[in-house]
Formats: sequence, structure tokens, C-alpha cells
Amino acid sequence: MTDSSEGLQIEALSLSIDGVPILKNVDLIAPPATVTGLAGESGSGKTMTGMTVLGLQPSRASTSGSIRFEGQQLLGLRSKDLNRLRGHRISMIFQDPTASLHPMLSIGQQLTDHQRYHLGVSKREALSRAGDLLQRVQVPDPEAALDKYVHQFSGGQLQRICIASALACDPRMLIADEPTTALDVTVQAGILRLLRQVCDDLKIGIVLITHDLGVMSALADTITVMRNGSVVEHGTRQQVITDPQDDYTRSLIDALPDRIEAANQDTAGEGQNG
Ligand SMILES: Nc1ncnc2c1ncn2[C@@H]1O[C@H](COP(=O)(O)OP(=O)(O)OP(=O)(O)O)[C@@H](O)[C@H]1O
Repeated sequence: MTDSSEGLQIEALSLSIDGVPILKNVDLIAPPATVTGLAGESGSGKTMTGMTVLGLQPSRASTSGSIRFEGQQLLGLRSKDLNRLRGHRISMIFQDPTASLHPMLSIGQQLTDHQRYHLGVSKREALSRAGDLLQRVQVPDPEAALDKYVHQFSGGQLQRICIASALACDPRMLIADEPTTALDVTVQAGILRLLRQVCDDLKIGIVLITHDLGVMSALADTITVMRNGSVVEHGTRQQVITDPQDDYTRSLIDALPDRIEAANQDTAGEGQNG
């Protein structure tokens, strides 16, 4: 049982846009130090759920239900308070690292600005922390990397930099929306392994959003499956993957048997190029 003052608890979250229901009574619990998977086909409402946690739903959306983070109600929070939370206590990484990073700013600048805003640290301290973060996410030669720009890195390295940026202000929760979908298969496994380390070593809760049950089965501790804006299944990874109760989940798994098997094997041979 999760302590209600810890992690993220979404209860009966509904959201509609111009009267069209997008999310319907969504329940999701994401404890600390756990990877909570949110699966489902395209358009099922996974991203909208993650965005709503951060108050980033479209402005014309109407919502009901509850989103509690470390005991605090987020739904209806003023934007000033949400700003304080976003990128600090809860951060997010997205599918395309090149779209998440600014092409004209050095990596050092992109890893320090929000530290200075949220943590109030000096430029020098923020840079030192940024170097440590790049080391943690295994970007080669972290000191030199701080002076480089986006075009000088591979896609996998850029996603590592995005993870470093997401970790920069010591978040307690990380929402990862399709974090490996834009990457080569050979690089994906390294990013998944890094996210596992982040979760285990820093005790950060991760909400992993992906349509790919192969990725899900490699990383998630629990899996919630959505369809058409509703949760259709929830359980441990083992339960959901090996004994799905819902026909829709079963059809998703049946479509990907080989990939799930492959994803469940630890891909120890993956190199540092990611
Ligand atoms: N800004 C918006 N305005 C209106 N409807 C939207 C908006 N953004 C998303 N939707 C709708 O909300 C529904 C859920 O979309 P969402 O992006 O959450 O799905 P998803 O499960 O994350 O799918 P994908 O993997 O393709 O991103 C879809 O029907 C989508 O068309």
C-alpha cells in the first residue's frame, strides 16, 4: 500500500475538450522508486494524462477528479504554483530530444538555467552540478559536452542530455513520454537501462508512457493499459504481460510476442554510442 503523502495518485480523472470526452475516470498510482507503465494505442489518452499532471492540458479543456502529488492537489493549482513544480519536483522527457533542446544554446546553458531558477544556485555551482549529471547519464567527456551544441551529439546522447536536464533540479517524479520511440533499436536498450538506474538509485518514481509493450515489459514494474480514454487493465508487469484480463490488452500482446521476449532479455551488449 502506498503512503498517500508519497508519489502520484490520479483518481477518477476526466477531461473533455469542447464537450468531447478525452479522459474518462482515469485512475493511476505512481509510487516513488517504481516505474509505472502507461500503455495503449495511439489516441488512447496516455499523453493527455501525463500533460494534465503538469497542468499542460489545452486551455479549453475541462477537468474533474483528483491528481495528488506528495499529498498536494494539482488539479486547479494556480499556474504560478504549477511553474514551481514543473521541471523541479516533477519533470518530463519527451519522444524527440532534438525538439526538447534549443539548437542555439550550449548544453551547459540548457542544464543550468532551470537550476538557477528553481534551486537558486550560482552559475558556477549549476555548471558543476550539470557536469556531474552528464557523468551520471553517461555522456562521454562531460566537461567538454557542456560547451557543445545539439548538432554535435547523436540522438541517443541527446536523450541522455534530456534525462540529465530532467534530473537537474532533483525531481521526485519523472514522466517519460515515449522516451525511446525516436531512437535506433540498438540505442533504445541503453536509455531504458539508464531510466531503470535513475529509478533505483535516486528513488525517483517514473511514469513511462509508451504504445510499445516490448519497451513496457523491459522496464515497467506495473502496467496500466488505456483505451479510448479509459483504463481497461492494471496490474504488475508479470500479471499484465503473461495473464492479461482484458481482450484489448491481450490483442496488444499477441501482436508483439517476439519483441516482448527480446525486450525482456537484458541487452548487456549495447554499447556507449547511445
Ligand atoms: N490539443 C488537443 N485538442 C483536442 N484534442 C486533442 C488535443 N490533444 C490531443 N487530443 C485528443 O486527445 C485524445 C488523446 O490523445 P493523446 O495524445 O493523449 O493520445 P496518446 O495515447 O498519447 O496517443 P499517441 O501515442 O499517439 O500520442 C486523442 O483523441 C487526441 O486526438
